[in-house]
Amino acid sequence: MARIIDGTAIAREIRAEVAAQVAQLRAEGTVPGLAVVLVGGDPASEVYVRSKTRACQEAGMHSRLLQLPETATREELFGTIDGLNADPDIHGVLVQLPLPPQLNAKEFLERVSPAKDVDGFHPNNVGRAFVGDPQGFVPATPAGIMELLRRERIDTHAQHAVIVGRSLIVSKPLASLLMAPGANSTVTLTHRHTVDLAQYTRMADILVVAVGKPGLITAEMVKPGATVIDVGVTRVDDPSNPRGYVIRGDVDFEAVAEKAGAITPVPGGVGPMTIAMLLRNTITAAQRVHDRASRKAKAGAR
Ligand SMILES: Nc1nc2c(c(=O)[nH]1)N[C@@H](CN(C=O)c1ccc(C(=O)N[C@@H](CCC(=O)O)C(=O)O)cc1)CN2
Repeated sequence: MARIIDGTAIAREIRAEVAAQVAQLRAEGTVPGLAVVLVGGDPASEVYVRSKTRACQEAGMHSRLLQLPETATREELFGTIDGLNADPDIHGVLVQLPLPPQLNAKEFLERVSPAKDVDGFHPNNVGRAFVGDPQGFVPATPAGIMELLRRERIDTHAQHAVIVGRSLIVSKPLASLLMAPGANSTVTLTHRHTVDLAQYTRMADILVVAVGKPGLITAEMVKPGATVIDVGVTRVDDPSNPRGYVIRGDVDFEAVAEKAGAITPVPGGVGPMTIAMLLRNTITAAQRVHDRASRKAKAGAR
């Protein structure tokens, strides 16, 4: 039976570390602030943005939720982002995805100031992460996966990591983190056009699945002893559940847990890490502003 990687517990540890950093920054006069922009009323997005603002409050950070209607125009969303880019109380800005169909996400992700882009989706930060520049922000979910592996002491060195999915939010940045010096994995990225997916997944020492297809990965597709990281979070209708749905990952958890060496559950695996790492990126953004202001003040005093 695989070891279950408890993302909720690890995220709690990270959030406690963040709270300690917030206390330090507050004592020095800076209150880290995160603004979350939600367009429309996607039920899952509403849950995620509420979790983000609640997590900020629990860590002692300032948080602001800006809600625009489903019918919001391009100009309205640009205006909202521009206002937040210029607001000195806000250190991190994110636009919750997905956006309604009339809005092209790419335009808005590029509008967020790279210095406040704590999601790490602006091309400046994507490029910096790709070249290994620590000044860039790494997207929260892949950063959270690397942190889970590190804290669980799962060795990535010379391991074969197979990623299923090719999104900008998870898979592409994760591939670059896993192959970077220090992590040293050999990475294979697969996607919907990959022929015979199982031939790749069976080779994986570390298998990461991020496609949003419940139960896609069965036990036959997994190498014995592998580490399996499930990023899928799909709501599946279930009238017997008080919420009317259950959350399912991309992995057939019960069967795969019999064969894998370690596995993340859904819920309670990667998801909570996404929020914890977002807070961490926001602290980094606030710390940079704080340090710049302190240097300026010192230079002025001389
Ligand atoms: N601007 C962004 N949009 C989206 C991101 C993102 O990182 N930035 N990622 C996802 C959604 N997401 C955060 O925004 C997110 C997804 C899942 C979880 C989570 O904790 N899931 C729980 C289950 C939650 C539930 O019960 O519904 C779990 O897996 O345990 C947190 C954040 C897409 N959009």
